[in-house]
Amino acid sequence: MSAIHRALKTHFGFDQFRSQQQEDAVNAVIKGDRDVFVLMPTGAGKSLCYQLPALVASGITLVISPLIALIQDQVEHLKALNVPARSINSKLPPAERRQILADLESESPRLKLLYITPEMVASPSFQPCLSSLCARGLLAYLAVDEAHCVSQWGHDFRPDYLKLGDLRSRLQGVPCVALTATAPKRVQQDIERSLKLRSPLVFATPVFRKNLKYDVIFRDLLPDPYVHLLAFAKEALGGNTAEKGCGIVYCRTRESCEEVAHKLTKLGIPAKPYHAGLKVGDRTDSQTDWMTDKVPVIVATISFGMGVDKANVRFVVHWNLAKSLASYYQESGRAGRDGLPSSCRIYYSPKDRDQLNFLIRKEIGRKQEKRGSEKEQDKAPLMDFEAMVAFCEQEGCRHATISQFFGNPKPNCAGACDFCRDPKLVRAQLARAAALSTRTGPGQSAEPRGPFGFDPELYAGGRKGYGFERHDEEWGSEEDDSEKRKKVFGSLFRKQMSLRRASDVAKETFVPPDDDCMLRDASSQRIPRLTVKSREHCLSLLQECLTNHRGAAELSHSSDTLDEAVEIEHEIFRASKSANLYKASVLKRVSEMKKSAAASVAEEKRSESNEETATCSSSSQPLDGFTSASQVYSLKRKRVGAGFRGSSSLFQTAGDLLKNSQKETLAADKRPGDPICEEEEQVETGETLQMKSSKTTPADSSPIKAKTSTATPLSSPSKKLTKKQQKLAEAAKDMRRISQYFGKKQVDTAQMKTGSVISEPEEEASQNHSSSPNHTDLITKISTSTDVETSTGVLQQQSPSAEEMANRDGTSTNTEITADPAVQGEHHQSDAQRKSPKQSHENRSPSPPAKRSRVMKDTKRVTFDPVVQETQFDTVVNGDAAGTSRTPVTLKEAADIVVRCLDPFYKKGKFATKDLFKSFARFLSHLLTEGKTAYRGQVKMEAKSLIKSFFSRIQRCESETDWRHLKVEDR
Ligand SMILES: Nc1ncnc2c1ncn2[C@@H]1O[C@H](COP(=O)(O)OP(=O)(O)OP(=O)(O)O)[C@@H](O)[C@H]1O
Ligand SMILES: [Zn+2]
Repeated sequence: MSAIHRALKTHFGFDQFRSQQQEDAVNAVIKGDRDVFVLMPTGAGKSLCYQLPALVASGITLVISPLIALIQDQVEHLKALNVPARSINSKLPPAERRQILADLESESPRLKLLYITPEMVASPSFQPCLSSLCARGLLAYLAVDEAHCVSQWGHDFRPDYLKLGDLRSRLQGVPCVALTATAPKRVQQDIERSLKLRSPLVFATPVFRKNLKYDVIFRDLLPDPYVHLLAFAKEALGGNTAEKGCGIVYCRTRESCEEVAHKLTKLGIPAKPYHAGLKVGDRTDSQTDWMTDKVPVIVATISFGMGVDKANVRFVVHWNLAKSLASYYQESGRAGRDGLPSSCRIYYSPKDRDQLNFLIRKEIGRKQEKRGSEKEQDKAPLMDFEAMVAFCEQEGCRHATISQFFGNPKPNCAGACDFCRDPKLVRAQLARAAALSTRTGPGQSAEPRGPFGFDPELYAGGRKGYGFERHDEEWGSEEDDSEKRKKVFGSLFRKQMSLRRASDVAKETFVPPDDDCMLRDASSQRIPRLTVKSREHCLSLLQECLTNHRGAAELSHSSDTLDEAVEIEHEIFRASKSANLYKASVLKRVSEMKKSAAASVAEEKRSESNEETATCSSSSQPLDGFTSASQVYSLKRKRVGAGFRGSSSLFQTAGDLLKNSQKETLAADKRPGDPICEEEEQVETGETLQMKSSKTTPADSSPIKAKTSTATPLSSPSKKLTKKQQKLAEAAKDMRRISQYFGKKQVDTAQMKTGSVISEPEEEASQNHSSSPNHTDLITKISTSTDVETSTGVLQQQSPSAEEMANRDGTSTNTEITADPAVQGEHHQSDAQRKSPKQSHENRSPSPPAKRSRVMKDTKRVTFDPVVQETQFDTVVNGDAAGTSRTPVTLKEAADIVVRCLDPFYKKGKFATKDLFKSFARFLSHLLTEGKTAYRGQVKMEAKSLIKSFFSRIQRCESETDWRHLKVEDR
């Protein structure tokens, strides 16, 4: 037995080296004439490559490691082996620190390994010690662990690692050992350069593993991806082998973990979910059951697998795309550790691709913004992600792609990937996918909602999972959990207490952002009672606005608009002091965008629409000859908020309104109609948003300008006061609704109204404008389904569909669609605050004025009345209200009815996927309206009976073929 083997046994208890690379690396380091670069995957035994030489050499080995936690782990491990290893770090008790320094300063220090962070090694306080060790020739090696941190191309770049180049220069004659897990070629080169490694000897584990079979399946092409997954899992697990196998399915979100696990179990393969949302006990159970082969499949977020070294993993599936090829290699590499044939599959979807692309770019932008400059290396995550995408979309050997990415030579795949096995099949799949994407249009795949949270830290790391944690997956220890529970309990307790005190809105427990949250500062709880969900709603509203107003030509880049929306949302978030202010500002921004778009469209169409304008706005006064889009497309009530002092904002509490009203009463006498004074006063303070009065200037037809528009003089204070008082009561009521709405997140479908009832303005319009957010837009948005849309007007084109709203909401139910906080909020707050004549319509809900209703012909003309809305859901879904059953409906309106009818079924889990729910809604809408004049009542009845008939035959809708035979006669 050689001396090195003896040392291996003596110090570490190992009989042999783990691999040839490990042994070779140890020998090279001991030889000491060259720098050494160790590239081995996590768990391959890299640490031994410097620890063993440190023990056989005389002197001290300085080990640079990026995290104190990692250092402590290593030191504890070595101490347990009786290896003289210590660390100097900021967490060290002073006595221990003095003891270590004293040893280092002694003539022959006992210490063999000194672990230190790059920050500490560069700190002035450590310099005398370092210089002394150096001068006395007591430094045996410089080991740089997690060396990829030195690379600005790596995900874990640490600026302090760059200083190691200088350190290296100072330690002339001290051999350097750099260690990292498998790194892309680009990163390897960066490490060598930055650490000034002198033609290092590289010891790298080849990335090619011939026992792993790689393939990629385009998920969107599958009739039922779950069935497909099941077949794959069954085949991979074999069943008749003596050795029991198991598998991992990686998903990005907790929801998909749950869903996939549920599906697989239901279809016949027991599977358990594993994610940060589970209670600690359940999570441990999942892991234990899987580790002990009680449950063959674990469906997990990427946190799972760190430290899990199970030999018989027969397959690793990525239900969602990994964020980089390096990550994918790492995660898929958990298959087949026993060397037996195993499979790695990606269920690829361009939706994933676009979502990730967006998130990565967003993250890059964020970094650059923070730094205030751009760097070439900022693009690294994007490049790594592109490598991942290329892996999926390429026509070529998957193994070769991986090897090339890591700078390895092309391996002999020998049919261990789908392309090498059957290139024709891969090409055919790509062709089908291309055809599908052409059919569905580029905008489809750019759906911004997606189950992923960007994690800039993702990179191959150490045992501690350094670089692997995701912001919401860092569940930590049991204690952390109990802390969390305490917090939750505390919050519940406070909630209950506030309920008892009859406080109007109970404080919500903050629900942290999901993986897919695209908001900036998503976890911030700075604004009380503002939920992540509400913010997401607002974000989607903003993005829809941007997207719609940009026109179809730019739809393919919806991530751009999303990007912009994210910025706008964040800007509003930062500037807002309360939830209401926030929502108000969002809505205001939405209205501004809509107005400017509508105004420009209206401008263009003005000549064409003169006729219609004359009819529709008979009682409206054109604004200096300008006819706004909202005037063209709907009839409006006049003077919402007329007489209220100006506010750019859309939300105001009843209390605020009362206060303002009182102030206003006083002020009105003093300075009636002093626009400048009013302008000053309308500056928002705290929770209070003051009303902005109607304007008569042409400028008003341009987007609302928050604090700059000129308020209208109060022409008749006494009369206004009376009206105001009435409206205050309404506002109070509506604010309650808003609060309830936001409190409950999803509520009250009955609040919304769609239809063709149009109320003509009753009040005399003293001002005319079209600048406020218009309800036609909003209602149309709610009742419109893009997929079934036959657009009849500008405003409809500008509106996102019900389905889109559902998609973005991530819940896909119409209840949620109609309960879009932003939309809802917009309605309610406009009760009190809008100045649009059309919107003033709402304000009179407590004592609805006599209305003349009429049915408009082609153009979808809808309006909003809270009183009517109270009964709307019943009217639309549950029963027919007089006068509406014979209302002809457009396809969009039919879709709205269908979605409402279907919604309860979706909620009960009667649809396997949201897409199915949507497809079925689409199918029914067409079925019920095509080739005939469809009436509201009839559509509703037919929809209900068709749905009933449908679900009387099947328990749950699993695929599109389920409704193949469904016809109108089926009901
Ligand atoms: N020759 C060997 N024989 C048996 N076990 C070994 C051998 N060398 C290392 N190990 C063990 O393998 C495990 C992983 O080793 P080590 O921590 O060095 O991995 P690593 O490659 O540094 O991983 P990481 O990337 O997490 O830092 C440790 O438990 C270590 O004790
Ligand atoms: Zn191949």
